[in-house]
Amino acid sequence: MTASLPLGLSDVKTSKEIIVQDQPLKKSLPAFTTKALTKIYGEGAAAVHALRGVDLEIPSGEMVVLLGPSGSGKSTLLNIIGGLDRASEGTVFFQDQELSDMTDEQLTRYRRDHVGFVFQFYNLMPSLTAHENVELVTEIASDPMDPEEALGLVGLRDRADHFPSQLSGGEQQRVAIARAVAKQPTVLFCDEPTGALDSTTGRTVLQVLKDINETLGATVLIVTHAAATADMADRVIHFADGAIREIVVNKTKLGPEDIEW
Ligand SMILES: Nc1ncnc2c1ncn2[C@@H]1O[C@H](COP(=O)(O)OP(=O)(O)OP(=O)(O)O)[C@@H](O)[C@H]1O
Repeated sequence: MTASLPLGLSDVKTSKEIIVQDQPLKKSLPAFTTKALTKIYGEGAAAVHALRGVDLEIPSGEMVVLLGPSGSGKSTLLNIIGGLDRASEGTVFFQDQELSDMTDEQLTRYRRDHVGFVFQFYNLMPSLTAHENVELVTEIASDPMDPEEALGLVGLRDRADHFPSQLSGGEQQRVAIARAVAKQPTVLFCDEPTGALDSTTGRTVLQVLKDINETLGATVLIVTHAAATADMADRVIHFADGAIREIVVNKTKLGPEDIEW
């Protein structure tokens, strides 16, 4: 199934009005649809073909894991569908909104209103408490949850007044997840979210991501080298050399506590 007819964003005033008010989100549409998505860094002999015509559909509400060797294009894909970068060729739709057609301003609104990012190294502000780190986002989001509630979702309500240096790596990553979900994103992108964590702490973080997927209904896309994470996904996309090698839909999913790390 492909997305229905794309809405021409050039016809409208602001993408925020369209996405948030005029057009309610359409859960029945795929979260993302890409066609012949291509990314080439550099030119001539130095050109790097990071994505080589990727056709992909990611259903709304799924937990999706993206696996592949280093340099295969996973982060490039994440950055393009997350609105942080642009494709060289091809199209990408978020539901029925064509990201590849948006102005920079519209892409910024798309990120602000719909996208949460979680990275390997947390990116917390060291001089702000956990609560204040989350508040940085809730102050500018259109429909945020209370920072306390977001910290509660990741099990850190009682650590709200602690600074990052007073928290373990896993706790800092949970604050980063609270910050990402506090805006109630439609999609949550996680680039190596457990990359800096031991297996026990990594499982706790994966459990939090699973909870977010199930309780908030956010589509969660995880890029990882931890292949075992695939067992808890609805869908596993195997990437190689800038292209999709295989997509596996899991009939049954394991809980984070049951995956072999
Ligand atoms: N800004 C850039 N300029 C030039 N080449 C780039 C740039 N960003 C990525 N690349 C190249 O594009 C290819 C895909 O990179 P990408 O980071 O998407 O891979 P990846 O699968 O996420 O790798 P890893 O698992 O190591 O993070 C690689 O060959 C990389 O060197």
